[in-house]
Amino acid sequence: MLIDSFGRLHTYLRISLTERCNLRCQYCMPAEGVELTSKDHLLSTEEIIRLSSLFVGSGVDKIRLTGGEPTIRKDIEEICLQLSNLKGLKTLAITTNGIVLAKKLPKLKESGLTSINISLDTLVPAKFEFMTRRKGLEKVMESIDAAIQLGYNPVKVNCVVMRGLNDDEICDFVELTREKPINVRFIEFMPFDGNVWNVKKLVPYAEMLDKVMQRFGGVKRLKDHHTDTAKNFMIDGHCGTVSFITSMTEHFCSGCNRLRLLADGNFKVCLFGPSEVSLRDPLRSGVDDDGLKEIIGAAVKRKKAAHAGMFDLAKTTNRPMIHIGG
Ligand SMILES: Nc1nc2c(ncn2[C@@H]2O[C@H](COP(=O)(O)OP(=O)(O)OP(=O)(O)O)[C@@H](O)[C@H]2O)c(=O)[nH]1
Ligand SMILES: C[S@@+](CC[C@H](N)C(=O)[O-])C[C@H]1O[C@@H](n2cnc3c(N)ncnc32)[C@H](O)[C@@H]1O
Ligand code: SF4
Ligand code: SF4
Repeated sequence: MLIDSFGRLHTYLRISLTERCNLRCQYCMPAEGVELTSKDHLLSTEEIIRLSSLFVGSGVDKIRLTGGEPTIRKDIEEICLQLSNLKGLKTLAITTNGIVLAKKLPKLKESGLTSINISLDTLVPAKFEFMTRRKGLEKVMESIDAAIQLGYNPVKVNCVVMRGLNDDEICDFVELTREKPINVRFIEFMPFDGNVWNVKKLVPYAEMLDKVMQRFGGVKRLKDHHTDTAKNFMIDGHCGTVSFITSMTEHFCSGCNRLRLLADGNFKVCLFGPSEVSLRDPLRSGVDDDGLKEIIGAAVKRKKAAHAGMFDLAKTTNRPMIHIGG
């Protein structure tokens, strides 16, 4: 059910727990906000667990909770507890903006959360407020430290780089890896509906790497796993590592193992693929596990070999990123 027509096995499910967020990042959503799905059309906790159980039973061993902002879902601890009890699940991860993570983290850890990625695009408070349209840099830094203190290693820090906004901070972020056991990941800016993407705002991987190599000695490429989204590097004398997520200039679709379940129950086989199929509707009309597996399997078989390339993607209708969850 989870092998596509190019032989890629899908073992990683990203679940969006909510379309809401306590930030308003410019690269993720339009200033005026996005249309929200009504509550009765969102997946309930029970439905999320039922579908997750089906995926895990079919070979998924890693689930990532995302959103919107997953930590603002009221029952996130309960969701983690139930997911972590699914037999066969090895990794239960979260991608979060870190605004309210620090205080929730001990309970989340007890509930089985194994891995944490925190998004942070700038170390300058005024720029944070400009990029996210909200305040909160200190809280994010607190959450990064709280995650380190609780033993998460590495804590991954996701940094979307945009020309003229935060590309002057690349080396400051790398500097953080000298003492902190974090993996800083520089992400190429990707086009989604409502984020006013323009190739001029994209800082290509080659340019970012060049900046790092010019400033730091002893930068060495690490061996990546074939399903990695990131190209990984170590730097002599640094306890953390540095990576690049090169979706636009060097995509990594040939190793793709990722599937997506959105908050409204739609199933998406590719981040950039506009086609979606509802799992919520058949679930609610009483379709059994075999029927759901058939729907999922057919969608996986329709998955394309790779995304269409950044210029075509910029012209294709997709959802805003906040609805998809990365
Ligand atoms: N093109 C593309 N980008 C992705 C994919 N999965 C994640 N990303 C992007 O990579 C960045 C980091 O995503 P995360 O949510 O941290 O997930 P991840 O990279 O799978 O994290 P790890 O499991 O820790 O490697 C975000 O900008 C995502 O949108 C994917 O399948 N395709
Ligand atoms: C959509 S967010 C959802 C989870 C959580 N709210 C957060 O920000 O970490 C998931 C990831 O997608 C990244 N992202 C959002 N829009 C992006 C874009 N246009 N290009 C590249 N990455 C993007 C974010 O930086 C974040 O790391
Ligand atoms: S990137 Fe995350 S924190 Fe920022 S608006 Fe999107 S969902 Fe919210
Ligand atoms: S763009 Fe689509 S096929 Fe390529 S890695 Fe991302 S989800 Fe997989």
